[in-house]
Amino acid sequence: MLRALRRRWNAYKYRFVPWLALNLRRKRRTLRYVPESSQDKIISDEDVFETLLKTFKALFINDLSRQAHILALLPEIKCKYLGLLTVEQKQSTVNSHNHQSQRVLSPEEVLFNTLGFSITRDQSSLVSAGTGVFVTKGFVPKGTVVSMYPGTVYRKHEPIFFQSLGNPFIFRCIDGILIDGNDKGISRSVYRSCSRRDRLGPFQMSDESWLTAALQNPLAVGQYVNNCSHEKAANVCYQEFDVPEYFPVELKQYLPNIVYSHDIESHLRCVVLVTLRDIKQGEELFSNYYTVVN
Ligand SMILES: C[S@@+](CC[C@H](N)C(=O)[O-])C[C@H]1O[C@@H](n2cnc3c(N)ncnc32)[C@H](O)[C@@H]1O
Repeated sequence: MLRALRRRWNAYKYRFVPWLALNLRRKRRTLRYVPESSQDKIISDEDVFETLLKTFKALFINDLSRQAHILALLPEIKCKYLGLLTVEQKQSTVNSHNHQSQRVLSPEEVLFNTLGFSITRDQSSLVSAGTGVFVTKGFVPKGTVVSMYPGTVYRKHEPIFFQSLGNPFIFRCIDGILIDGNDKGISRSVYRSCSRRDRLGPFQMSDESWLTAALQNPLAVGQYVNNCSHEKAANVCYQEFDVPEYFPVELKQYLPNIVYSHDIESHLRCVVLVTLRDIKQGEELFSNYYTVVN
């Protein structure tokens, strides 16, 4: 009974305001101080854009057989991607009218071939911290986009009360935008309904697969990254990224975020996790849940 209560408290205390206030000064080492919100970015938006583009293009090419409806509708997209195929891939695509003979890799293999690492969720190395995220293969150099924080994006004043009850997966951006990365309960239903609402014919504007065990975008596990502690320093940090208008429409199906409402016209907010140092195979990712912007 006592042990169960202690476990619940350890999981909850990070949301208890008096506990936070008392520990802010004591926990200096586990706080991230940023002089100004404009100085919060570890890498440039262009670098984030390039990494996402490279990864999503590789996922799209690997998945051409499932993209037939898009390719049939927009021949210019077909030309663009056929030009990017390797000779071997082209041959197997040409040999087969419906692309069935193309060798399809798992999204994790595509990530490894494209960025040189793969990541996955597993039991955390911290006692009673539940699930965490690990680099399972390869090596991640400092300053690399290693993961994305999936979820529904709420602008200030949008209704999130019921979704937020007992929900440890709500990420707060510096400007007050909230991202609900919970893959269960009401949060899950809200994401699915917004994602289906925004579908444009054959074009999916966001990825729903992070709600399942079979991820289409293997980066979309950032909501499971645990908080750093005195024993485990942060090795990644969050960075906000607004998806530009010119983001290729055929690649939006891999974006793991969707806006809750279209009342205000704005760019889609995504949050990526960027490595603060080189990370080796087998290491768990730790972020800093508490960033103080002066
Ligand atoms: C966003 S979730 C992270 C995923 C979580 N580990 C899970 O399995 O669902 C945040 C929750 O993870 C747990 N957590 C995160 N960092 C922790 C840490 N350093 N020590 C203990 N629990 C932690 C807390 O329960 C926290 O409310």
